[in-house]
Amino acid sequence: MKRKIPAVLVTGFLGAGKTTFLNEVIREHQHLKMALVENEFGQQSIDQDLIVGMQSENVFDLSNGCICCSISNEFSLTLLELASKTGEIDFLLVETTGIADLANVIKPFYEDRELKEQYTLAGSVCLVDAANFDQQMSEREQQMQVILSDLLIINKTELVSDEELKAIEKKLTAWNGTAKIIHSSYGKVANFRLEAFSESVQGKLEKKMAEPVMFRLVKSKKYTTFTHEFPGTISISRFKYWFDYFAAINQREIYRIKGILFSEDSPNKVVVQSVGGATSYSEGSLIVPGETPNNRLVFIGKEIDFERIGYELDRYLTKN
Ligand SMILES: Nc1nc2c(ncn2[C@@H]2O[C@H](COP(=O)(O)OP(=O)(O)OP(=O)(O)O)[C@@H](O)[C@H]2O)c(=O)[nH]1
Repeated sequence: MKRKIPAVLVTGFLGAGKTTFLNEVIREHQHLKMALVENEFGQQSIDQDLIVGMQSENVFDLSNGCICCSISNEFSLTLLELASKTGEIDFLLVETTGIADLANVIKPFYEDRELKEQYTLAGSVCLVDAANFDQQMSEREQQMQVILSDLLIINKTELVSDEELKAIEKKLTAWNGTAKIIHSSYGKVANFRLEAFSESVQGKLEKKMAEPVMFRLVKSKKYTTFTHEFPGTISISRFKYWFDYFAAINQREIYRIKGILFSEDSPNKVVVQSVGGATSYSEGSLIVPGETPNNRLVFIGKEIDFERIGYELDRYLTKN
């Protein structure tokens, strides 16, 4: 069977250091055959000229629209064409615009049948500008990029004090409690390995999900985070029957769902994710003998009807 090409989405605040980070990644991964899709909406793309150390035929500049909306078809077609050149790439990097709706960039990887056959979404990275944090975090696009990403890189750390850095990290954790958070200056991240990206962010997610829930319901002015737990092993097909439909019809209110499930039929936990109503299931770590099965789902959204979630889950998962 053909190996799927792992894809990493690189997003982040305007000027936060996405291109600088990508250059570092490319320099540190010369042993991999990589392709890069650049999306510079509404401007003459200059980022392509700023990318160094990569063969130009593997850099794709989609600058006549936004890959999250107006040229999403062109984006998918470019990826499919790339994948058809068997053996030419080991890894795909996608740099989105600072104002991209990340949900719409993630969704094709979960939903598009052809894309799913060729690619596996390893995860999303969000570059956060430490020097302009509060100002940029007031923008909805940035908030969503933080909520939807798996790895948050606080860049430009040399421009802020340790106290400011701690405060930024605390605020980011409040926005996205399951993402991995690391620091960098000029995009340099120690020991960042693309090959281990998926395992590393998934490991972090599982670890965070296993921690005791301090607050089941956290409400801020704009968003609500709600954690639902239920014990025992479950039928994943039965769960999917409920969850895929639930996520799709509630996509306006619920932006992100992440969960760890204990399946009746698998020795591994199941990691479930939903973004903008599209869902994905992947294999998690092995269930340790003696581990108590405790399924957990974290919902992030606007107006979450948490009583209904508990009620529906009970109803769908009850076998009798
Ligand atoms: N002081 C400081 N400047 C940085 C750092 N990282 C990047 N820069 C500078 O910030 C500017 C923007 O960096 P880019 O890498 O182009 O940022 P970007 O996110 O790709 O920018 P857009 O694509 O325009 O949104 C450049 O002048 C970089 O040299 C950092 O860690 N510290």
